[in-house]
Amino acid sequence: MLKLFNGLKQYTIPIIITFTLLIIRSLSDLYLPTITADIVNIGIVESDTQYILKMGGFMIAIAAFGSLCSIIASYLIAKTSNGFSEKLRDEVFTKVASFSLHEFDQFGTASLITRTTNDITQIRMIMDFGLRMMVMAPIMSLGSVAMAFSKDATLTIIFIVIIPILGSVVYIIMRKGLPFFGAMQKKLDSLNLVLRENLIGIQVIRASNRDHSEKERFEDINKDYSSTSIRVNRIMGTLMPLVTLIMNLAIISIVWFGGIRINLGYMQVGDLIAFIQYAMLVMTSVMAFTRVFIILPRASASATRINEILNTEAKIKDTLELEKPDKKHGYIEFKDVTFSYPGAECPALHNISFSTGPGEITAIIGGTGSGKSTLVNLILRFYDVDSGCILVNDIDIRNTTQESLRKKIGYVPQKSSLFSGTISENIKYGNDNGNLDDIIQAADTAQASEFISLMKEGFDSVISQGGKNISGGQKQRLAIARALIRKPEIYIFDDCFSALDYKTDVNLRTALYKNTTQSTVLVVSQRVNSVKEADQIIVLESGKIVGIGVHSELLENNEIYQEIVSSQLTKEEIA
Ligand SMILES: Nc1ncnc2c1ncn2[C@@H]1O[C@H](COP(=O)(O)OP(=O)(O)OP(=O)(O)O)[C@@H](O)[C@H]1O
Repeated sequence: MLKLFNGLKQYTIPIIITFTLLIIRSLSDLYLPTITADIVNIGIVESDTQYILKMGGFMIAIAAFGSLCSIIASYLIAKTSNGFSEKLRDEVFTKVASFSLHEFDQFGTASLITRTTNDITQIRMIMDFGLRMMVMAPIMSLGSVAMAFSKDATLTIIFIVIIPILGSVVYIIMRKGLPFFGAMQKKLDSLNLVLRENLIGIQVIRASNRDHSEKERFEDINKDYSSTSIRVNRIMGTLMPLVTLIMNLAIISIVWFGGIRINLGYMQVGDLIAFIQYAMLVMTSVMAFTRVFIILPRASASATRINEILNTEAKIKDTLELEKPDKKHGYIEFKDVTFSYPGAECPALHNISFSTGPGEITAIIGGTGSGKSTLVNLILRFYDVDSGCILVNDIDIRNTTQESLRKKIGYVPQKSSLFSGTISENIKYGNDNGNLDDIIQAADTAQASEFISLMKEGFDSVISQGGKNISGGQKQRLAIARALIRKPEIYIFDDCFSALDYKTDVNLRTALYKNTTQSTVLVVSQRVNSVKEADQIIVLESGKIVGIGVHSELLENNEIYQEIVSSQLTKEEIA
């Protein structure tokens, strides 16, 4: 946790001012019981009203000044803790944004969300309370003992007995509770995961009548989380009553022995009142300190989880070498590429070799799970290859920056995602410099203009979160328009025509290929009709290339392609 707080350096001045204010506040609180003692010993015992009024006014002034310091300190603490957590959220977000898909797979989306939100809130909470207590609790407890000592040294023996007992109780309880806090945050991750899956997959859940079982799944995890939370609270809950009991016993002893000492003439009544007030201050400081110890383990578990993100280096990083300008444009070459997902038993792609260039359409076809998406994702360097290499324009993609590599590519993923905003904003997402003409042209080619014109606001129609207010096919067409507006060297269409009807599919591909004659096009598809006219068709099976050629060649000599074709086309279509 201390490592995390290194980032507090920029708040050194507000922290120093806060600490100074809190020291003043603590000293003023420590002084008040002594004034009370003087009022009783001198003012009341000697019936000196003038003295009582004078000291009473002094007391009010000191208390008011102490409170003012406390208010300013609270403001500075809130500013520091909120500023620090905002900075931390930014750092975590920036780090997560730099992650490759490896790290996303490693942490999981739900955990990344909890770490960026709830874990950082735990840190803010410990700062809000901890900064104050770090200064006040030691000064108040040690100062109170010292002041009590000045009032009656013999009676202070009670503190010497009580404080080690208190310390041991806190230590034992903390040791028992500590391990549960890390577990609680992990369970919160699982809770978020189920919640997220339920919200995203609500249609599937409803359609499959799984509401009941999903509810049970959520309840199980929720119960697990709350039972751990109850367990921790049960352990921690014993802390306060025990501390209060011990401190009340201490006060009874003070009153008991103090009374005896007054009778014997060793102590004045005012001093005993002050002594009791100091004992109360010790008690409240110790209780506040124990509250810090209650929040601390959870914050410490959260700090570990945040540090895990901050200390993780993205597996895919840009090389520091200066980039050489491309001599060629739109050339892609796979040289004996093998790739496995982390933890997978066998490679998703084996020894893949092929090349393509501008003006060429390369189609990738194969059964589900044969590695089609993996192959095209490797071109975008979402993952790095295990062996072999991928060259774009004759340069190994590991020797170029991810930004410049992706600038050359217009990519439409299998699952199109749109962002909340207007249709034109969503298309322009592909190219900020695109003007209205570019947007219209991209939409035309993507066969999106017709449905956009039917919308009330046209290109200014608002798309709701995740594109919920448009159909799957319309979403795919907007995603295609978003790639087209980039006018890149390379297009990658990952099975993104699947939600289109036959006519739109044909129209779209015709318009698309007309507009991309200068570019390199890679089309992933499961439909033979979508790949028939490609310049080369790569047939994938279990991550291996089992055939490369044009439709007619493969139809003649490739058994797997023949199987795919005969499962989809009629005899007339094949001929
Ligand atoms: N993030 C991942 N982590 C681990 N394994 C993965 C991951 N993504 C895909 N795989 C595995 O890699 C293999 C190839 O998957 P890929 O998505 O490339 O297939 P595909 O041919 O595109 O399938 P589909 O047509 O169904 O989209 C599959 O066995 C899949 O389970």
